[in-house]
Amino acid sequence: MAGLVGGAAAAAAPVSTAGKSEFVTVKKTHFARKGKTYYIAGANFWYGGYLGSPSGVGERARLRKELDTMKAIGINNVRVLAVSEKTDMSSAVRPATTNGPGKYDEDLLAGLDFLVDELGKRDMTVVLYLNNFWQWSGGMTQYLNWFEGTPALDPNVTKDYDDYMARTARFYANKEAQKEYRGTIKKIVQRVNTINGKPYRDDPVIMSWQLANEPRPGNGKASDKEKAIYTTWIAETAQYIHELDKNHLVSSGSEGLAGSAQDAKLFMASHSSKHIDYLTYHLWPKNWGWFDSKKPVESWNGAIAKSRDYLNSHIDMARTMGKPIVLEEFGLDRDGASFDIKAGTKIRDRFYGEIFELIGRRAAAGDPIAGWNFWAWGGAGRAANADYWWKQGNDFMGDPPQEEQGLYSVFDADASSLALIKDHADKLRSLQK
Ligand SMILES: O=C1NC[C@H](CO)[C@@H](O)[C@@H]1O
Repeated sequence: MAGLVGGAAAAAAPVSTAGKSEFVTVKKTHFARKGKTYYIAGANFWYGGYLGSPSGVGERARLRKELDTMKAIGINNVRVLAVSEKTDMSSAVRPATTNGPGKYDEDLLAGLDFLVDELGKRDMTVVLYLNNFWQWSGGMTQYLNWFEGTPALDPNVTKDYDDYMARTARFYANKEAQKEYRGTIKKIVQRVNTINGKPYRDDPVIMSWQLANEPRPGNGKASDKEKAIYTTWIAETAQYIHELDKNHLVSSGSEGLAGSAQDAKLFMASHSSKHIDYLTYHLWPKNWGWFDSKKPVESWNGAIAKSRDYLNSHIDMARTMGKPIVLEEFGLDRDGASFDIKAGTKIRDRFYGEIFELIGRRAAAGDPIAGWNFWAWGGAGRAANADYWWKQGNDFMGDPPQEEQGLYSVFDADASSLALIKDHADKLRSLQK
């Protein structure tokens, strides 16, 4: 509008010209986009917004190159951390998009704007998660530090994950924490992109808002009360997001059974809300003790059998629930349990191949599996320290700061892995009719 001054011009952002078909939607048990079935051949790229920042941590040239490399191997979607909370925990990323309740780092949030805009130029989509059950971005434990006054818990320090999960799950019923969380959700969902002037809620580049990364009801012994609180939290938060934004899908970010105290009834009940548009699950054979990367031969058969069962049982639950499901995280470490980029990826490639083949076969059969995102894109990032731990100022890569840098990252130099990803991304794309 001619004559508008400064902020007013930004406020009068162009209304999106995107038609509904540009958005990723759910048609029965599949995704649809631009008039075709849409399958996700994706990467986890938690730090994508950080690279897009115009200031300190931003590396916009690297971001463009990473997106070009991903695009070239057929990756069509990235799963990205949208917000982080400033914390004194050593295992968390610095800086954070939120420096305290209601205090946001506009430079870092402008990084998300840049990422979304660059993805749009490449016809790629993004899943944005709005919190984290784990400590590496501050997350729910940091909210409890703000509003319960309890210390933000770092399981890398306490070495007690059961205690961590039980305490962190108190986030769901903490009214002040929920009020602040919803304030942040509103801030992001109603954001106007400072790069292209598009309101996020009118931008089809965004595929889905995700409640959190790996929200769990508590630990493996979660009580019925904790499970009920968790189920209500998912339903009410998903509904809140849909009230803010009628265009985009909403998902939970759940790992599936592993994130539901191994309780299938809980997984299905907590995702039955009409406001949860599709299901998610994650597969971690090493983290879950199925695979011993120091004894790969001895542990492979058991690990792959459990993995196949996990993959298939969740697709079957999705069919029962009549919703698409995405395997939005999976990973395995490098040969010899090495973090060194010079170590081989033979075993990881074999694992990826098994997953791609099973998902490709069931997708081709019309089952409700809508694709995958591997964990995680390391690209040009390189570990900076002899102990492989991240320090502020080091490259970002697929492994967040709570893990050794190189643990699960797929680097731009991992040629066999990239070739495998490309081959199976092409196969999924061939199903899009
Ligand atoms: O969401 C996650 N799932 C597993 C990853 C690798 O351990 C971890 O880094 C991340 O918190």
